[in-house]
Amino acid sequence: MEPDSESIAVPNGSIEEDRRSPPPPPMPTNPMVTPLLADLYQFTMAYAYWKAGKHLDRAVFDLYFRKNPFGGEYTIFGGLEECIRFVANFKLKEEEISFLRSAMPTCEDGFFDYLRSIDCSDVEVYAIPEGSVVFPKIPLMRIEGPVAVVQLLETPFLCLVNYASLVTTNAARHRLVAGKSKTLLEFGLRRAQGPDGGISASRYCYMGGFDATSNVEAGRLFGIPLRGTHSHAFVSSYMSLDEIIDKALLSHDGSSTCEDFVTLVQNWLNKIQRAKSLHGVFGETNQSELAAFTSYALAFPKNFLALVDTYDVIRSGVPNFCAVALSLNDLGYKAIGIRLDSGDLAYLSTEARKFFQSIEEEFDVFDFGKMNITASNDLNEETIDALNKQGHEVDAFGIGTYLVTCYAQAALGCVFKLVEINNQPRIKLSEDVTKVSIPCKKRCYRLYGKEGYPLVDIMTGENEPAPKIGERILCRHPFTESKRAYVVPQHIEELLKCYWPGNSHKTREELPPIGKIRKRCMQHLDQMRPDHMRRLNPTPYKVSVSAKLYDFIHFLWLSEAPVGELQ
Ligand SMILES: Nc1ncnc2c1ncn2[C@@H]1O[C@H](COP(=O)(O)OP(=O)(O)OP(=O)(O)O)[C@@H](O)[C@H]1O
Ligand SMILES: O=P(O)(O)OC[C@H]1O[C@H](OP(=O)(O)OP(=O)(O)O)[C@H](O)[C@@H]1O
Ligand SMILES: O=C(O)c1cccnc1
Ligand SMILES: [Mg+2]
Repeated sequence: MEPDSESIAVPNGSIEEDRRSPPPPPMPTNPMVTPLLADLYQFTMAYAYWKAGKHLDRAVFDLYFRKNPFGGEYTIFGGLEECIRFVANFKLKEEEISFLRSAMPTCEDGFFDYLRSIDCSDVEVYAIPEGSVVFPKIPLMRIEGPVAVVQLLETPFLCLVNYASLVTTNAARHRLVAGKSKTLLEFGLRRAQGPDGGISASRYCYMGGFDATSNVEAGRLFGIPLRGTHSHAFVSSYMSLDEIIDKALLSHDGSSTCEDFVTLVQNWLNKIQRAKSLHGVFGETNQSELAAFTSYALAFPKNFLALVDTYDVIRSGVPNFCAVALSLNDLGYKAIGIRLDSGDLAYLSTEARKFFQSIEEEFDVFDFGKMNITASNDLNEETIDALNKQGHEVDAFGIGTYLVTCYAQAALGCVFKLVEINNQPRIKLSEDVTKVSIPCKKRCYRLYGKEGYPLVDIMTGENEPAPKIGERILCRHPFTESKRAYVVPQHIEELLKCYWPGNSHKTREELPPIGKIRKRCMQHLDQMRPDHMRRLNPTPYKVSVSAKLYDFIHFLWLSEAPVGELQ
């Protein structure tokens, strides 16, 4: 989407006044993200607040999750930019107000006049930078403003953050298991949960550490590198080499033309068949497959990559590929490699590598043994981990279904909870202690230890003094009395930064480009202590509160919880 500058709400002149402010955020990427992309109860609550004259009460909400996904001990925060685009452009249109009027027929007219008047110029949004490693209970975002307006942001924000963070985390987990040296390609669009699921998946998988996507629209929208191979249909659409009419191919340097590339390929296949080192590995290869590869090479001599598993990987696909790649080599081109999309990927990649190495030795073709091997077919963290354990020769993984649908866990479960109203801290109690909310407008810090690793995240009350480098601070588990530790931080990072100041004249953080967010994510993952990151039984990262906040939580808890009576 192009930025629609006319509909951007500029909070009373602050942008013009403050030269350092970054440009106004454009419209949300998906035009379906409007103030009506909300649950009805937000509008009914807004009405009830308005009817009670309470709608301008100053509220503070925290957006956070309770448990890391995929059995891990970390999460990557995604979706912030879209939330900021949403608040920056928040304004109900006349037709939206008419619809709400029809959906809420018992509400007074004055309420709809109020809805017509609202924007987010009275709202402030603080957030952890997008792409950061984050942990349960720590607010990813803190949203302050008139209670009726902030209440309207609940579902759109959750909708924008939940899947984004989940799929970014899923991508990061795939990156960690595959290792830095492998190329990761996101192939999920066809299996994604609808168009927004597909576009979001491509964007956030890139943020989480993938190298490229096959999704062309995501490439256009976000500048993500595009990559792709070809399908089985292309191979099986050919029946014989006779189908190739235009057989000429200009050499790479343009100095000569091979008039019959098909015969060159056939000659190479004969030579490979006769090669001593490959004797007995294969006999006759499938000629329709050879025709498909030859034809693809004629179309893309500089980018020749062949899907080799349509008929038989070792007896047909790989030798056919080599015949075409060697012919290209004669004309100064360098083939890219192969894709395997079925069978035992460890075994087949190892066999294919041996074949390429034999060709390199037999025909003295520099680096032929290093030919790229891409693997796909229902890959996920477990299969990549299994391949690593077995040993394999795959250079690139193409991953679709399991990645983009987040098959291992359907949702992250971020929530949006009121923590303060009119300067009064509020708490939400639950039988389940993990569901008790942490009251108060808070500050959050990440404390780093001597070895450079983050040791603990700590929440304090807004007005408490900040932790200091080299000064011992007591970090308490928010709910378990016995769990506490002293920490002497060597480095301290305040986590929540102002991304939307409304008209408060605070400095607004810039929304970084996607490449910068991706880099941040990679750096954060690198920084973590390895035992927090391992796949099996990872060590939980400590999330804590200050002693003062601990006491206050428990004071409020006791004062709000009714005392039971036994009879
Ligand atoms: N060496 C391996 N170790 C563990 N898992 C593997 C290995 N090689 C492949 N896999 C996985 O095993 C599964 C194989 O699936 P399946 O048997 O349904 O496919 P296939 O028969 O190989 O191919 P097709 O898609 O043609 O049916 C895939 O999820 C794949 O990622
Ligand atoms: O396996 P995924 O991780 O989802 O990756 C994407 C898959 O999509 C393509 O398959 P295609 O649509 O041709 O279907 P098929 O593999 O089921 O035959 C491709 O060949 C991959 O196998
Ligand atoms: O380019 C590919 O190989 C590709 C793209 C999408 C899905 N499967 C494979
Ligand atoms: Mg498949």
